[in-house]
Amino acid sequence: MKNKLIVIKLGGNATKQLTTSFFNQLQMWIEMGIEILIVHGGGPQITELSQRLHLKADKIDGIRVTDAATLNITREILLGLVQPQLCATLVQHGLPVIGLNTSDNQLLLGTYLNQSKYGLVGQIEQINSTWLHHQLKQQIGVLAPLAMTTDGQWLNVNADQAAADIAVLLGADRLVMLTDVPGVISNGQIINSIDEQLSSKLINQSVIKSGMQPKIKAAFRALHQGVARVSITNDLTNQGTVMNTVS
Ligand SMILES: Nc1ncnc2c1ncn2[C@@H]1O[C@H](COP(=O)(O)OP(=O)(O)O)[C@@H](O)[C@H]1O
Ligand SMILES: CC(=O)N[C@@H](CCC(=O)OP(=O)(O)O)C(=O)O
Repeated sequence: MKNKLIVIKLGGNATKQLTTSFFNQLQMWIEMGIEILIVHGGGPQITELSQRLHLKADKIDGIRVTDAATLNITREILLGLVQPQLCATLVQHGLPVIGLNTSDNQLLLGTYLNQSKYGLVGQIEQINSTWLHHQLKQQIGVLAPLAMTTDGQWLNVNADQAAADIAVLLGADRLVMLTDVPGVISNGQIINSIDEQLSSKLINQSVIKSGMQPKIKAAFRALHQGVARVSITNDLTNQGTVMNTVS
């Protein structure tokens, strides 16, 4: 029988504020034989280094416009800073972990999202799921949102979109978007359950804005493509906002 799989998207801000309940919940899932894949971000850290180096840090609809210099910084921050820090923290909490990226056994195959608009930005098309599932049987996977084209060009991928597409391609049972807010907020309250109609209304009213927009779009894409449970939260033990097909 196939093991249950949970994909967790961990935003760059969320990686800086991990709590005891996060590590305890991971431990519990491991003991239950659940496979766990963490797709991590690092957006704020990439922006910070770009600005320090006086490089442009432009985003269109939450997607970073990426030229060759920005791609190098993105790769350095994700694979040289955020991922090793996150892996080390998980290990310190007694969790088995492996850091992963697109160059491991053709793990993630990507194509350009829209080269004239975003530059070296991709979307995930294919995943080496046999090899990855094998890794996840023994340890938590910590995967960076980068992809590679068939001819070896690295591409920067928005981590929300990467997590959603990877969850679909792996047939995950659940996707948790872990961020720095406890859910989607409207009128100062967390919305427990949201459908696409309400989400569009709140986007039009600018209640849902900035980084929450691409996140919620990616969340609904995963739901529509077969991930049974998709949620946005800041705590693995709190459901936050759950995506629903009907209200
Ligand atoms: N309606 C909303 N409810 C909650 N957060 C919102 C909303 N609209 C915009 N946001 C913003 O979205 C942010 C989360 O998106 P983002 O910064 O991209 O997170 P991450 O780095 O985790 O991907 C929140 O910190 C908040 O500022
Ligand atoms: C193409 C694109 O937008 N890539 C993102 C990848 C990191 C990311 O998405 O990190 P957060 O989840 O912390 O925002 C970026 O360069 O910021």
